[in-house]
Amino acid sequence: MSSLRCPFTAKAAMASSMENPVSLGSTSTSRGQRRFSFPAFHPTTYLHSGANCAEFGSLNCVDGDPFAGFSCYEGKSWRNKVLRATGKNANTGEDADDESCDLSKIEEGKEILAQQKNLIQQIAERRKLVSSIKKIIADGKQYESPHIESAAVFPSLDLPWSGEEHDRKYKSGIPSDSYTDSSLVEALKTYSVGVSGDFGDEDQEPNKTTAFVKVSSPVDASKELNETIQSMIKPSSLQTTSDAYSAKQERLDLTEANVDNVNSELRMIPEEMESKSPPLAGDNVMNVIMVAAECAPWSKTGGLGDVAGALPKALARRGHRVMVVAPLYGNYHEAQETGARKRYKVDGQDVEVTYFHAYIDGVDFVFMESPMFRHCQNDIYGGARLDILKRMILFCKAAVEVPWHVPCGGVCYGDGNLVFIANDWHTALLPVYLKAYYRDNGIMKYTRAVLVIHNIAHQGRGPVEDFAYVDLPDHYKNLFTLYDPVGGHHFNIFAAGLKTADRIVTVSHGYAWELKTLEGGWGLHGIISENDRKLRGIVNGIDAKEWNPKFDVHLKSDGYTNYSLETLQTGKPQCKAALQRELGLPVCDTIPLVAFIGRLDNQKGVDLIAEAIPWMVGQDVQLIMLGSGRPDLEEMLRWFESQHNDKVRGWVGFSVKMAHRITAGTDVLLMPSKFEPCGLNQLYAMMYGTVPVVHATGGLRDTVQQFDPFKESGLAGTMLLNITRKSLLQPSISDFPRTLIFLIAAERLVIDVENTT
Ligand SMILES: Nc1ncnc2c1ncn2[C@@H]1O[C@H](COP(=O)(O)OP(=O)(O)O[C@H]2O[C@H](CO)[C@@H](O)[C@H](O)[C@H]2O)[C@@H](O)[C@H]1O
Repeated sequence: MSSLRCPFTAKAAMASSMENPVSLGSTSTSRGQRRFSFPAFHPTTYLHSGANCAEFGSLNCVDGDPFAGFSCYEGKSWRNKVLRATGKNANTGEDADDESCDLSKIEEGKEILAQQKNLIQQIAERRKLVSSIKKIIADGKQYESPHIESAAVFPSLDLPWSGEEHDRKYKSGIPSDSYTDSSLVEALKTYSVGVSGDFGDEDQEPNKTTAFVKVSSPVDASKELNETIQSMIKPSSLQTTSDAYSAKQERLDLTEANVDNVNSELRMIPEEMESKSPPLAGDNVMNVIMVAAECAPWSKTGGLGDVAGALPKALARRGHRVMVVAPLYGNYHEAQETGARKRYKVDGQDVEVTYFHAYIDGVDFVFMESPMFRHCQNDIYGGARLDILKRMILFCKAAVEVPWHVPCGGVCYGDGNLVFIANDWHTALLPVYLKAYYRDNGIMKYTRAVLVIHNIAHQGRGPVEDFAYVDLPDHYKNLFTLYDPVGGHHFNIFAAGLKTADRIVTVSHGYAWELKTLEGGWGLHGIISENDRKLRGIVNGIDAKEWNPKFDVHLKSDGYTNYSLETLQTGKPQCKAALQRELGLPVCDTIPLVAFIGRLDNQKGVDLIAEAIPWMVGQDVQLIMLGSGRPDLEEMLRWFESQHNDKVRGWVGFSVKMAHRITAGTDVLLMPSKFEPCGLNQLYAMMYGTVPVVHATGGLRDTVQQFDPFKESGLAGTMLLNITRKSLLQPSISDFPRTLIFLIAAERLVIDVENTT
């Protein structure tokens, strides 16, 4: 008992603890460590009851002290308190004088005794939990990486036990007792948003405000959804395990309506998040491991980084145990070394990885350090093709084993109710390794892998000979081999991932459709169509805390200001003026300010903007472009700025701060993307009351409601291209200025209306 740290004085603790029972169910501490979920109980009384806290060392998250941060007493003080309260002499334990034993003390004593009884029961339950976790840890230590055991191509063949034995050892593990595939779908749906639902405030005249998105209240819909799913997956007690499993798989076929009813929790503003907690996963709690090559705020080149940083937090809020695995490219001060180290074969060489861990907002962030990832911070997809391939091979081989080797909050995830979420081609090898090394050998039989397509244009292509690097048996070669007119016979990692993944998710309904077309599938349309039954479009959500003009940390200085729907009329013009001033443009509220933010490549339609610039600079308009990528497009930005210094700013580089400030300060955000799986900038724009002008393609069409000047409905502008699906992907350049004229006219109207009221 004396080894326990007692951060509170006895007096303070007495004052607070008697009145405020502390919930040990808290999942985070001041040190950001995970705690296990226990029912609320009185910690001080608990200690008095004689339980040995050291026993919780195995649950321990912080320096051997599982309860660090909770007030606790020396047992003696509590003994005295209880004795006094029950009318005993604190020193002798004998009956105290009658006069010191008044009625209220007796009552108090009874209460404490009742609490003690209750606690003894809780302790017994917890002891059971502790010993089962201890067992898992002990078992986990026996497990050695198959990759190190043998240099053989098929490491899992060397695994120390059969699948059945493995199941026996681990399936009972963490923390739920039956795998439910359906809960994965439910888990994924947690993240999706009903962006196309509510736009704007009903009380607001549509032409009077810009596109300030009314945050929808998804709780009812998602509660309903949760109930529907739970009823679908509830296994019958009469079924055998395998029967139940296949029955669950059948029940997985959720209706489109259910998927559309997805929870838009991520779009809730923080107050709403607090007042309306999201529907919990309930019985369908899962261990979810998101594996991504980038994760904001530590590493980000685009939307994947944003999603990998935001989606897991939303899943964790639903009650899932969630981990993100990403490479460690630089020094991340939040992350602590775990002590776990493993070696994996890559191109015949042993490569060591060490693991770092941070627990933030309910999510375990695990960073994988290796010489292969070091110093890539500013160019994470850079280098020679083979170097990138080897990095991703290492990443995926190691990521599959993270649930065994990396303790998070003291306990590894194990494979109970486990689902991996792999993202894009970089991690498309993960479902392949999961199958080839493990599931084919009866291990991790119930672990599932979802592959998310954020952008099909990048596929991990190479010559057929690249197959030799991935360390897979010959019969896996076919999965990777693809023929198309562009690549001929080639090696394609995305193709193999799509074929082996249990589910394929893409980031909008529109893109799910486009992926199956010749123009949208980039050579993989055939494979995607063949796997249509596994495919689901779920619209991206955003981190509504990070991207919220009310709380945006980048709007707190340099003349910017935070604003909300209520203060939009003053806040947004102030941000616009600050932006104009910061970039050295004439400060004028009535000049429409138009902006572009994004990667400078073919996808984003920057060339369409370039075509329009000569016309635009003839108008009373200002243009800001922030981007990095293709050197010729970067040069183009600089050139336009130099030619039209009073109207155009071309910021070449990657600046999160500027992205936030531009989103807040600009009137119009251009997204003339030739294709766009979802797009996040238009969602951010709508949060900030900025009109998105988008090409009606993929996720842009799904999320942006067209402004109709006749009905005065809709809050944004999609490009008015009256074209077929095919030409949607190759928009006519000449249509673009017309759209812009329309939008600028609409914007002027907005400004004029505001000025006259
Ligand atoms: N120079 C710069 N400086 C600062 N920030 C910059 C920047 N350039 C881009 N960004 C930021 O990067 C993100 C870009 O996200 P997008 O979704 O628009 O595009 P991306 O094509 O990268 O993502 C892919 O994945 C996402 C996620 O699924 C899909 O939405 C999308 O359609 C798909 O192409 C935004 O947060 C944006 O602000």
